Amino acid sequence: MVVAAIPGCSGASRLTAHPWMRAFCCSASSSSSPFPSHPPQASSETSPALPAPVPFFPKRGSTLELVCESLAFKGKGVCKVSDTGFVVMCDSALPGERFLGRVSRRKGNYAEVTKLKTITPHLDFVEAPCEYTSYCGGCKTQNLLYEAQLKAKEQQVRDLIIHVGNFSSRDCEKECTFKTIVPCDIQFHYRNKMEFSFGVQRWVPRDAPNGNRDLTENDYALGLHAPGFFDKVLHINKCLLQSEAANKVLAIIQDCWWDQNLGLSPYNVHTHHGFLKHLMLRTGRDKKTGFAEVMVNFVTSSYKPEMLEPLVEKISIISEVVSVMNNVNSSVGNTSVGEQEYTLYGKSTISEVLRGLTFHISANSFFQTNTYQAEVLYKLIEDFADLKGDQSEIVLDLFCGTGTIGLTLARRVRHVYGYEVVEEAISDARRNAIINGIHNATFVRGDLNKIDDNFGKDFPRPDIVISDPNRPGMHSKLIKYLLKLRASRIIYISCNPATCSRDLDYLCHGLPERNLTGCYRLKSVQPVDMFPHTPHIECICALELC
Ligand SMILES: C[S@@+](CC[C@H](N)C(=O)[O-])C[C@H]1O[C@@H](n2cnc3c(N)ncnc32)[C@H](O)[C@@H]1O
Repeated sequence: MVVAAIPGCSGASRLTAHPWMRAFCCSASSSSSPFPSHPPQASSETSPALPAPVPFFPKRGSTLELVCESLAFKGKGVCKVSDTGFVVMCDSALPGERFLGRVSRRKGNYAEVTKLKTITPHLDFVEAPCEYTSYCGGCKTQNLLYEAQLKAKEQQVRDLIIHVGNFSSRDCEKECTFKTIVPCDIQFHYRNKMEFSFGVQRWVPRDAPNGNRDLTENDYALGLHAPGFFDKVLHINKCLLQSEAANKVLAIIQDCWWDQNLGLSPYNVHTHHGFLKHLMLRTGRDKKTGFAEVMVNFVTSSYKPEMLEPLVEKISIISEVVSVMNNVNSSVGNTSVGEQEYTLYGKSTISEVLRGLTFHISANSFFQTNTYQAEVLYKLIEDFADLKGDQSEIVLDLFCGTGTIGLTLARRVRHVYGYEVVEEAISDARRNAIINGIHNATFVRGDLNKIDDNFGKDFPRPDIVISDPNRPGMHSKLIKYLLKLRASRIIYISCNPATCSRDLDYLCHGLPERNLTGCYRLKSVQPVDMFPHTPHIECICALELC
């Protein structure tokens, strides 16, 4: 469960204080556990008047008629078996939908079902414009009206803050604490980075229109991984989440890469033979012209630039393509970060403009994937930081990536200190500071999961801490450091409201069994939709020293 993700800190006892969550906590040991939006069954602790739940567990393989009640964290539909209240979770079931589902897996005190057939569609049904939406795991909620998607996400954050963060629902009802989710005005073509994989055989879902066709040897695939499978690739010709320019590049590559005359072979994840592993497309913007700039990054198992030449020739004709990179990853792992990186055409970075600053982005550095909404997010972060603006304050930017947040604040503060584990991101951050004429920012490479008592001795005491960890959230060592530091404000930005809620709990309420005393008050929680049609939720939380 969520708590297991924080090494050295056990909050399980606190989680299980919520009886309805016990079912989910006791068996689940990874952060992939679902998190229902509503208590699955009544308990004597919360509702003494209700009868005890009927012991029930559906058999694996049995078919149930179900109605989806809500969307859980990570986008799974939560349903209850009638008469028993037993909870089942179903991928791609949406609130209000009545459907037949087959029990596929038992997971602790709940079960997972696979949807067989919709009997009546869900509330707020809309036609999905993408032809792959039923099979590709990326956009799980394209069929749901955007306003309903927002409502579900807002509810999930609220539930996590209450049940994992242990904040009272009264706190969350106060407008000043829990703010309405900020929608994303652009709901398609918003992603500036997509990573596709090459595969030796196309994955064709059984219920797809051509699902029963015979596969031939030449059924090479380039597309997205089938949900839950590292070795199955859904062949796609375009993705409605990426830019039009990136779709142009994808179409050209799809047209020819499989041609036997080129001699290119997809990498086989089982035999570890083959050349082409991934295709990463990144879209930025030229500051002067405002035109799109596309970086094409081929991830291959070895360095053979002559093999890629015909593809490079074809794509470099597209005016938006300004960079073609080759990351060579000879390991058996599936990652797109290479041990070596080569520039095959044009420059090695693309640029993007955010809050009036120019950022150079290399193939492997982190950059917010929705530039349009990052503009909104960063403006909100600045508002929440509530800077004096007189250049007197010190900002500590934890998990700074390429330095974007710190640099957008730098002009109004005395100094920004950024910490980040990826060396390339730190180089990018330093270069970004120079490009933008910012001289009061220092970026340091360091693993924030491994800090010791010396952390904090190299920079003055910060007034404001910005923390933007990736999905696992903050390590207990970092939380301990923050509780000792007692900066007046912490702005916690998170792409995982579950781990974020856990960390907020520690920062505000402490953890007595570990001798941690909380010293912050949760001032506001602001969910922001950065990724329409997907289950991902971003949150900005403002904490104030008590
Ligand atoms: C969600 S990103 C935030 C990046 C940046 N704040 C931004 O808005 O672009 C999280 C960053 O944390 C970095 N990171 C992950 N684990 C880390 C660790 N243990 N120590 C330091 N940085 C880490 C990642 O490399 C990534 O750049």
